[in-house]
Amino acid sequence: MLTFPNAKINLGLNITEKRPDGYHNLETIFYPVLIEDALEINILNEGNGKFRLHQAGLEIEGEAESNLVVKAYKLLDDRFNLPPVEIHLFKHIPSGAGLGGGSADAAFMLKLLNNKFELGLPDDTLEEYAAKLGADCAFFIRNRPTYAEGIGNIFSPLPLSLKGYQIWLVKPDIFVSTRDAFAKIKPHHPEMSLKEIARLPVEEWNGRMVNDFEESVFPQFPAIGEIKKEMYRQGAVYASMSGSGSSVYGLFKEDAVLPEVDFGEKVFVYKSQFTDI
Ligand SMILES: C[C@](O)(CO)[C@H](O)COP(=O)(O)OP(=O)(O)OC[C@H]1O[C@@H](n2ccc(N)nc2=O)[C@H](O)[C@@H]1O
Ligand SMILES: Nc1ncnc2c1ncn2[C@@H]1O[C@H](COP(=O)(O)OP(=O)(O)OP(=O)(O)O)[C@@H](O)[C@H]1O
Repeated sequence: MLTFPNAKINLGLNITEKRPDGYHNLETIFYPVLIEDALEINILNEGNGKFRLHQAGLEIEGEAESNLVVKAYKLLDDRFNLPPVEIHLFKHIPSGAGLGGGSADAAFMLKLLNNKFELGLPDDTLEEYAAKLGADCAFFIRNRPTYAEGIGNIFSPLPLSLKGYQIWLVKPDIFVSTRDAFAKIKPHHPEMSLKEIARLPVEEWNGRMVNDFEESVFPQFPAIGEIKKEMYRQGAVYASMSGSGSSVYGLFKEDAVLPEVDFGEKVFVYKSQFTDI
């Protein structure tokens, strides 16, 4: 059985409070983007292990045991004693990008196991399992435009569509640690709620919809801020860093012609029209 975990971007990200447990309360909008990994599971017949992970595409740091697809398998295996599985993961979504690639893989693994082994878990339950695996993992269960608050885990669906716009997303060869990015932030409440801003036309987002991480990440990595400036020079209606970086996206009118721009070596670039979700 095969599935295609997709990325997300953050439309706005306000970090409002530091909590006693060290995590931060925030508000953001998650929006699905069709940059995709491929994830397949089959029943594993040989050997006596419970799983075997084969990886291709972009490299992921760390041991197989720490891969989020394996953590997702173990989580459900502990509860349902699943058959052994052979896992194939083709990585296309860059890591350390603010695109939630690892979280997407984990959530799609839960959905895949639920279907393959007919566990009959409803979305609410899958979201509870997903939340144990990462802050924004649960978003990928329903995978639709979502307003998130709390630590990024309390969701409400949002009637928002970017159909009629193009996205141009650039991820430079810079790895931003989410933990470090949070540590440099001074939390504060925004003047205007993100939910209200999202009701305005995209043309009115610039100057209102803010990603708080830009303030701490751009001074440390000016090259990321330069990409955002370039997006606006090229006519973006709205541009922002996604999550804690390092990817930056621009939203452009449907008929805008996006040129080839040299953003440096080992840069990941994605251009696409938004379609209906
Ligand atoms: C910033 C976002 O990218 C927004 O989409 C996500 O909330 C981050 O999600 P993520 O990369 O899956 O983050 P996790 O792996 O869960 O957390 C990484 C680290 O970020 C910090 N962290 C994360 C989420 C949160 N609400 N407050 C935090 O302070 C914690 O130090 C945590 O150890
Ligand atoms: N299946 C996986 N794909 C990518 N990274 C994984 C995976 N499993 C574990 N990881 C670990 O998670 C880290 C973060 O990866 P991820 O792709 O979620 O990037 P991110 O850009 O930090 O996402 P976010 O938007 O959540 O901040 C990686 O450095 C890697 O060590």
